Amino acid sequence: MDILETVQLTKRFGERTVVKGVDLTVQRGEIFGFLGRNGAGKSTFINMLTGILLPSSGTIRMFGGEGSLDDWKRRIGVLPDYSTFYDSLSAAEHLRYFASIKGVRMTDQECARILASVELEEHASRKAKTFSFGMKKKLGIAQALVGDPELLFLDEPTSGVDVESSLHIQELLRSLHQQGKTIFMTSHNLHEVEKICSRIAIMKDGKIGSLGSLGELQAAHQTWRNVSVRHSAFALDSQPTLVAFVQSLGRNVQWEAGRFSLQVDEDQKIASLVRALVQARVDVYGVSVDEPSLEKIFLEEEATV
Ligand SMILES: Nc1ncnc2c1ncn2[C@@H]1O[C@H](COP(=O)(O)OP(=O)(O)OP(=O)(O)O)[C@@H](O)[C@H]1O
Repeated sequence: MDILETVQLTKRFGERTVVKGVDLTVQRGEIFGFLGRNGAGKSTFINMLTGILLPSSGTIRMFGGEGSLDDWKRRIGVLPDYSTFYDSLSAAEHLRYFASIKGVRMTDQECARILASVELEEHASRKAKTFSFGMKKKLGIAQALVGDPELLFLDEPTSGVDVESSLHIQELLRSLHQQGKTIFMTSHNLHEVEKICSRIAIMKDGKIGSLGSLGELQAAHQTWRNVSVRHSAFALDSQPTLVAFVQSLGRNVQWEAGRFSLQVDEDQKIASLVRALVQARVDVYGVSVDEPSLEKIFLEEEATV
């Protein structure tokens, strides 16, 4: 079921159109990765969804209805691209203040639980001005969690945090996903997106270029992939037909004892390869295929005009 839908969503700043008629649906319960290079329009798009910016035209529907942001705001949590904090308020005071603005009740236990989920429980009483960049990022995520929202918009939740904290935030996102939350996030860490997002959109110049699960994006970007086959040993000159067939299927064919590798550009060629080996009575012990990484897909997408 769709939790979010945009129809022809557009944002203009003066003469310049930054988000260009985007149609997008996000299903309930997914972790949706929203990618694009610097300046592609990701933050502008999210800022319209969260009410920070007014769209120039187009429609946003959340939770299956037209409604308005006022109706939705208690049901969403937001980590904006730039969070600002009050120097003199502590972490816990920030969450209480934020809960009061949002109009939700928050007990001391709930406040402690949220701070613990972002590893700030020991810093609950420390003033935000003493926080490092990474701690402020975590406090921003904690703010997004106030009121137990169903739908989270997280603009670069792991940028600028150290490796351990980044892994912890990824774990937190997975656990929120398991609790049934929907997460819409941007990130420049493609490895992270590959690991945790169920669907991915790549925004390019204000429009959605590619959209789908990692598997769907990989299938749509059928580039040369390395295939490596481990098999029972045979002398190459004893199987000239097989050797010629393998050579004809792809490029960069390399033979070693009990193993060969090549690059192919279609799934069907991998199937033909295995069939030919079996017909030639060569035992196949293993076939490994290097699928294109999200990084490769992203760079190819960026290279297309
Ligand atoms: N308030 C504004 N007025 C004019 N132009 C703006 C405004 N906000 C953003 N832009 C421009 O819109 C374009 C898209 O910016 P946006 O911040 O949405 O990109 P982004 O994909 O989030 O980039 P990044 O990955 O760097 O965060 C940029 O060229 C930016 O300069």
